[in-house]
Amino acid sequence: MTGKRIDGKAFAANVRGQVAEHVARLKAEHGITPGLAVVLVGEDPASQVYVRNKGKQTVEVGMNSVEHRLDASTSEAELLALIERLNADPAINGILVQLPLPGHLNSDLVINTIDPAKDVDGFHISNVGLLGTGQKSMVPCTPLGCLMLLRDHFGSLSGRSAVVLGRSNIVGKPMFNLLLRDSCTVTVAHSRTRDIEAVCRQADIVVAAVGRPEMVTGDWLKPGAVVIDVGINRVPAPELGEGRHKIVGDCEFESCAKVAGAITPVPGGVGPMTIACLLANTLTACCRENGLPEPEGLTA
Ligand SMILES: Nc1nc(=O)c2c([nH]1)NC[C@@H]1CN(c3ccc(C(=O)N[C@@H](CCC(=O)O)C(=O)O)cc3)C=[N+]21
Repeated sequence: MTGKRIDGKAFAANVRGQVAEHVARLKAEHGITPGLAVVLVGEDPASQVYVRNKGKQTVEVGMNSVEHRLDASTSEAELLALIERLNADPAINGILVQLPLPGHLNSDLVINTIDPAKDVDGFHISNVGLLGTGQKSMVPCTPLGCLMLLRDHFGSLSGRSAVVLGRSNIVGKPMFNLLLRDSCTVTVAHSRTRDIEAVCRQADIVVAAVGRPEMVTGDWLKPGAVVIDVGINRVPAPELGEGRHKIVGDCEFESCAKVAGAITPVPGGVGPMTIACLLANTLTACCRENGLPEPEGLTA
């Protein structure tokens, strides 16, 4: 069973190590230090934890980290003005606006104001279009992390059948495009899919990104299927004590691990890969900006 566990935490540490080596070389040979700006609007406690982790890991790989924490009542005009300033700042290679934004802000407008070359989340409409047409773009961090884990596991993904559970702009749709580009036969299933279990059971690769705690159980899987669990769900855990919570994925780990060929745990699977890929994307953006070769193995 242990051999089936895909160790995203260790894989992410390795990716960060590679990023750090490239950053050191950029510094030594070109006097360049990549810079990442993270913008957080409001006080969502979970978002604050993520932003703190991102900042810490950015500094650990030798890049500059800039955090902008804005009040929840910040106006759209103020936020757009900040983004324009970051777009124009040559020390900043990557801009991430933490989502979700407070309701009075138009996230599409905000995201599309980011310079596409600095859009390390890959959410700008121009990057979405480039990815969808197979052109060079910034690729969303979570799907990129999933792709790296799958390529590492399989070598070539060509000809394999993949089911993506979930059709979000952040994971499902870009994941579909990446798997298709690697020549998988891809099905996107979602809340309205009929007999979703049977659809899932066809797949050599299952990427679960629906946000429903432990929805996928072992009987949904073809024996030997490789499962990438993108879900991060906080659920009550009375077994840990009154009022306690724990984090679970979209897959029920125990039953899935019995049937799967390999599976990512939650936590310690896709989550750490997301941050590692954010750093990889910032490095890639910096290399492109400076006309230098892109870091091999760290892009899609
Ligand atoms: N513009 C934008 N880009 C994002 O990439 C983005 C965002 N907004 N908003 C919030 C989500 C969430 N997110 C996570 C990143 C890492 C972990 C992570 O490292 N999780 C660990 C720890 C989980 C825990 O214990 O809390 C794990 O899965 O092992 C989780 C969640 C990025 N997000």
